[in-house]
Amino acid sequence: MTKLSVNINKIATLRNARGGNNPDVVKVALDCERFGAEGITVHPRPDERHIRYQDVLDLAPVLSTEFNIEGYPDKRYMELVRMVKPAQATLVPDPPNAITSNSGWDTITHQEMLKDIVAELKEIGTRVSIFINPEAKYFEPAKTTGTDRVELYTEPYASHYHLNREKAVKPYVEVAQIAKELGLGLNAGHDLDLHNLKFLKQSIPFLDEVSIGHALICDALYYGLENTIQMYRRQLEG
Ligand SMILES: CC(=O)[C@@H](O)[C@H](O)COP(=O)(O)O
Ligand SMILES: NCC(=O)COP(=O)(O)O
Repeated sequence: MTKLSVNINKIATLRNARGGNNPDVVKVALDCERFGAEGITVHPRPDERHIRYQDVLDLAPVLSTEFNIEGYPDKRYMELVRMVKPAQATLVPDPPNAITSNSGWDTITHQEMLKDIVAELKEIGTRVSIFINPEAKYFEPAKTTGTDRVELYTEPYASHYHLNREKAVKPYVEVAQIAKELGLGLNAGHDLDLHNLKFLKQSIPFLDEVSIGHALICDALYYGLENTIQMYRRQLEG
């Protein structure tokens, strides 16, 4: 079974546009759970342009599904994760001013640093996932960091899907097999949507989790949040 974790960054973007508390990020997260989300993902960024560090503290005690906190493991991120002890921490190599995530880790160059961070996170009982590009050379070094899972960066799959979906998914199928053989759990995310999700799931049936935000929240404008979450869940069936 592949779990759907709903990324609520864009709800916070909308809330922040007016400075008040509409929409209420905590209420939306709880509604996502009620509507079928199997996890809630947030990616607080240093400028707090969407999810704020305080949102993470507010969400943690009330969520009943898996809480996944993404981010670059700087001092503030590590302090937050230590405080919250989420189900999962997803380490992403974004520089502070990144518009959005645009690459996975170079697990060869950053192996020692990641090893230390992973050990620290596992000590507090948090499952760790490392955001990674679909390139075989990064998987064995990822395994040696001690991470539980990797998250495949799916933007290249999503952007090539409409041109040739078999070609777009091929590198992902290959590295998914490597991850499986190494005993790494497998997540995927970035730019997944109602067009490309089903084929990814069919091609890699043993995916543990997908985290989806931007497209899902956009779809919710047309279909409603409850309906949209159910539509995404259906893409992951079978
Ligand atoms: C790691 C990843 O691919 C997603 O976190 C993406 O981080 C969403 O972040 P933004 O909502 O800031 O674009
Ligand atoms: N880890 C990916 C994520 O949380 C959401 O990415 P996107 O669907 O907003 O591109």
